[in-house]
Amino acid sequence: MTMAGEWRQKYGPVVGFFLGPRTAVAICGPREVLEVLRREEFQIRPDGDFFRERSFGKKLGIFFSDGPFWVEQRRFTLRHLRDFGFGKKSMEGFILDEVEDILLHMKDLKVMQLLQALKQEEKVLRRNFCISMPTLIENDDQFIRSVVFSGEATFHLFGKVNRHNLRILGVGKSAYIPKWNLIIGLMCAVLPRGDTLNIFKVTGLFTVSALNVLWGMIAGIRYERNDERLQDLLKRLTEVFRAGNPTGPLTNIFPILKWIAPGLLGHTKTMDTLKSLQEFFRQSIREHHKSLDENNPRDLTDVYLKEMKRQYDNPDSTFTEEGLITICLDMFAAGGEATTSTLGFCLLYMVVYPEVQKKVQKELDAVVGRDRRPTLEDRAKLPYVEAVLTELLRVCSVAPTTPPHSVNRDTYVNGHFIPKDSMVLVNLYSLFQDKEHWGDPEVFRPERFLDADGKFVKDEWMIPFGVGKRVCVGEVLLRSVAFLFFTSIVQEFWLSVPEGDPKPSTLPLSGFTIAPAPFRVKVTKRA
Ligand code: HEM
Repeated sequence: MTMAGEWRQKYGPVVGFFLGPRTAVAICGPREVLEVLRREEFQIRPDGDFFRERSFGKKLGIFFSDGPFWVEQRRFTLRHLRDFGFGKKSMEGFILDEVEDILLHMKDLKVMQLLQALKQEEKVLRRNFCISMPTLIENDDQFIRSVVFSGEATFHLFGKVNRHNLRILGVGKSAYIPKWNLIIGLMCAVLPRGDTLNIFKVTGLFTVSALNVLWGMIAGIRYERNDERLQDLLKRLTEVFRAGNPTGPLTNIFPILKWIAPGLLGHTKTMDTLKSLQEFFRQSIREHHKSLDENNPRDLTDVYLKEMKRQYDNPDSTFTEEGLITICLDMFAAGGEATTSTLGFCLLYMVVYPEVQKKVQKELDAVVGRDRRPTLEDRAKLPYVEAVLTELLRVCSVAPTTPPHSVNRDTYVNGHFIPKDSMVLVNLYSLFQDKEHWGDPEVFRPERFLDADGKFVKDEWMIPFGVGKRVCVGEVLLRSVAFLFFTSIVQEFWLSVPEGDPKPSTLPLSGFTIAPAPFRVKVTKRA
């Protein structure tokens, strides 16, 4: 049982306590959660040292700002993201491009590694011998990639390999023969076409895909999967998420701690990561400045810069470069981590519950077939898929509590006094795990969202993205991304536990959001 669950049992649905000098209230009863999220006085965020420190000492961005500033920034961001495809049909195109990329990646992970090794080899050779290097041959028909080269000349080797006997052969190393000043080598990678396409660890697999969909609209950028700078930033951001908790770091409550024990509390590490991210966004904004054509804005960054210019003489303008950087930070952090965890959970549960995977495939085969990819239009005709995704959001509960809310006046909830400016922690998990409501909340059972005719039924307690004015900005995006990635992957592959591995645990990793613990999955081409 979670801490909030225990508190609820012991103290009731509204629990007051102190976080250092600050009054805090945990809302851990389902009805109270639904009420608080809709009440006007709870639509603000608490102030806190860390919440400001992450945005240049001010309350900027969307996540931790409030009042008229928040209303204007949230509205502007959503309106203009929509202009660039967010929530529209064209967003599906962005997502499907990423789906294709991930499907290729899932098949080819070993080859990707080989290609990287080849590139590395190429770099060394170029540096040492200044030679022109062979280009890699990618012949998907024959599923063979091989290159033979010698000095300046390059010979390409092709070979036909029996479809059923394809195996990864490895990378042949090159050799330098000083006597003839010649380099010879054979580099060869053959893709397997038999049963097992791949076995890999699912950690951060989807992060770049998730970001690419969003970043196309925000900054017109598509990142390469192996972009080293991005990978480093994401790794550090994940560490920040895993080490965090919904109230923010301890320094939020006791700012003095950041001077006394900054390293120990992870404050320095967190701030370093945030500063690197801010610098990353600043650079992208500078690039936009240089090429901005106000008549043809390309993305959210362009329209924001245009608005900054338009309001240049307005002393009350809420549009600043620091504000834009913080919006980028909010979207990057929320979009990347929550999406990648959700997709990771999708794979994990399919591996652990093969009978559910089979039913999903059966429905997909009947409605979509195997000759085309699923599209968002198919969604309404796939009630079992919808039930599985909804059940996944319930049991996995990526955001078990909302980011902290606050309250702008003294008020009462369920007869309990809540003083102005309290930190209000809203426990969504209490809705998803209520025994009375669900009967067997601990069981993964998609059928609970189907009626007797097999039709999908909505449940008003399923609010994984919150409700009310502060409802998640990314809900539509996440639902579309989860549907298209999940259905395309399960349509094409059979996912299972690799031989010899134990069944992976569904116990998640905690943090600011919840994530699946790393696990391995075997990807097999469906029969
Ligand atoms: C499974 C994925 C996700 C879940 C479960 C989730 C959940 C939530 C929840 C519970 C909130 C807080 C609501 C409140 O304070 O009452 C929230 C806020 C927010 N989410 Fe998400 N989210 C997800 C994905 C995303 C994505 C992909 C984006 C980026 C587009 C995003 C952007 C935001 C932003 C900017 C806010 C702050 C809204 C505000 O305070 O006005 N989220 N999300």
